[in-house]
Amino acid sequence: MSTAAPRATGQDHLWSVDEHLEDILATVRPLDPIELQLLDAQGCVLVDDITVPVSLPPFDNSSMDGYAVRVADVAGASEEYPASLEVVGDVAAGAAELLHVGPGQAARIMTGAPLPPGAEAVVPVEWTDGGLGEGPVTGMRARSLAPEAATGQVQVYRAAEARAHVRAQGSDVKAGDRALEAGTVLGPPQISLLAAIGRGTVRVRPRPRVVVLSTGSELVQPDGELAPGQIYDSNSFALTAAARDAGAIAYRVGAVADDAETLRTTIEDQLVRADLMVTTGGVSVGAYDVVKEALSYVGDEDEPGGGIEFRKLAMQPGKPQGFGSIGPDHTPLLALPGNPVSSYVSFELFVRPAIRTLMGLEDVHRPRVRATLTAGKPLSSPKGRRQFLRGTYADGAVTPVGGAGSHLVAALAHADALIVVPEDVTAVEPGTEVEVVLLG
Ligand SMILES: Nc1nc2c(c(=O)[nH]1)N[C@H]1C(S)=C(S)[C@@H](COP(=O)(O)OP(=O)(O)OC[C@H]3O[C@@H](n4cnc5c(N)ncnc54)[C@H](O)[C@@H]3O)O[C@H]1N2
Ligand code: MOO
Repeated sequence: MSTAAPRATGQDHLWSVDEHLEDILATVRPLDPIELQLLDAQGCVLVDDITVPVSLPPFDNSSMDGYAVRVADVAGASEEYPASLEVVGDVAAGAAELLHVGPGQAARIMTGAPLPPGAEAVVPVEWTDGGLGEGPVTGMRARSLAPEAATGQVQVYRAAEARAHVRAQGSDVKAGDRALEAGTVLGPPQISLLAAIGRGTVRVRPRPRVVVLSTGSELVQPDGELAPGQIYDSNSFALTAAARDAGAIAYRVGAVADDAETLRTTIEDQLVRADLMVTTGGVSVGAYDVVKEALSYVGDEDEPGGGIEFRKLAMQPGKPQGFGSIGPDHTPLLALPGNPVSSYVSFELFVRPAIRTLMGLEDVHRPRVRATLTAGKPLSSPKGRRQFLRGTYADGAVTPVGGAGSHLVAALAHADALIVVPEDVTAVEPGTEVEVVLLG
């Protein structure tokens, strides 16, 4: 085996950001659909069109607490000349056996209760004396306190048109209508509709399971003691949080030491619960950058189509990257650089779209806007690299936060946008319009 340092080869070709992203998106495929309980399907993409099995509302019902009446009985009613009706009983929401409302009669009815046969309209209780004989009331007395109010006489002070305060059967959706289309992302309102039409489970593309693994012998778990030369592992936390934010079920695997064999067995162990793996660190050109070394031997070496390719991108931060698939199931793996800002920016640009593609979402990218650069001095950017500077965006203007250094986590924590400086631009004057990625 040669012990000479690596020499420059054709592999030193710089990939553009777009080429790398295209390669990832061309490889990653939406996950197979599964049937999930409604709440487990939140945020997921519906696979089938959903047809309404039963109309909503399923029956004519009252939209107010009041009295179900016949229109002719209350015609011309006023406070001076009220209509006096006999109350035949209560119709509460959920009532199965309905009273019949005949001429000169009324049924006391609650919001959501079925309109009883014979009745044509509902008058709100505020238009009546509530059966108390003392003028208009503001509400009903509780049944437990005044059971007698379910019978006796009620004075109605206003007329009502046919169907007044009645929600018609099927006025929301009708049986046979399409409730939701395949491709819909299930948010709370969509879950509400599915529950309302009686669907307890739905077929969706599941949230991808993403395993995030950081590497580096210098890394210590937060809360631990730092020995000389050590730092806290922030990347695995940042990327796990970012994966969750993108819609994944994310598992964080704490820092693995710079040892190829340990790393390889850890990755192999994690494969069973991963639809996508993300590593950070160990992808540059140092003697302890073990990710490259380890990843060429993960899983079944004889499986065709596997393997991770390590590349240099025309990008800053985020120059060294790895991408490919590993193990018997060809699980996609993105190997991100270790510098904290590099790994986060790489996640936003490459991992987030991959997660969203696995979910079957149409819209996989962060929104981009044009904004006017507000800065005290011009921005400088390396020639031939697309730079992603951190900034804050508001009202069409973007302001840089911190410098270009890929170790500046404090500045990143105060940013909500990335300022994009194209490859052919080396200086950007304040007042110039720039492209901005909104981090949300
Ligand atoms: N001679 C060269 N050196 C470097 C090059 C190069 O082209 N030639 N590229 C630089 C660039 S750009 C980057 S980015 C980094 C990428 O390095 P690695 O991916 O190998 O990452 P490490 O060496 O493991 O770590 C880099 C840096 O980040 C810190 N780090 C790593 N992991 C974490 C973590 N989980 N939490 C917090 N901080 C972490 C680590 O301590 C290092 O300071 O390479 C440059 N070098
Ligand atoms: O590419 Mo490194 O990610 O510039 O710091």
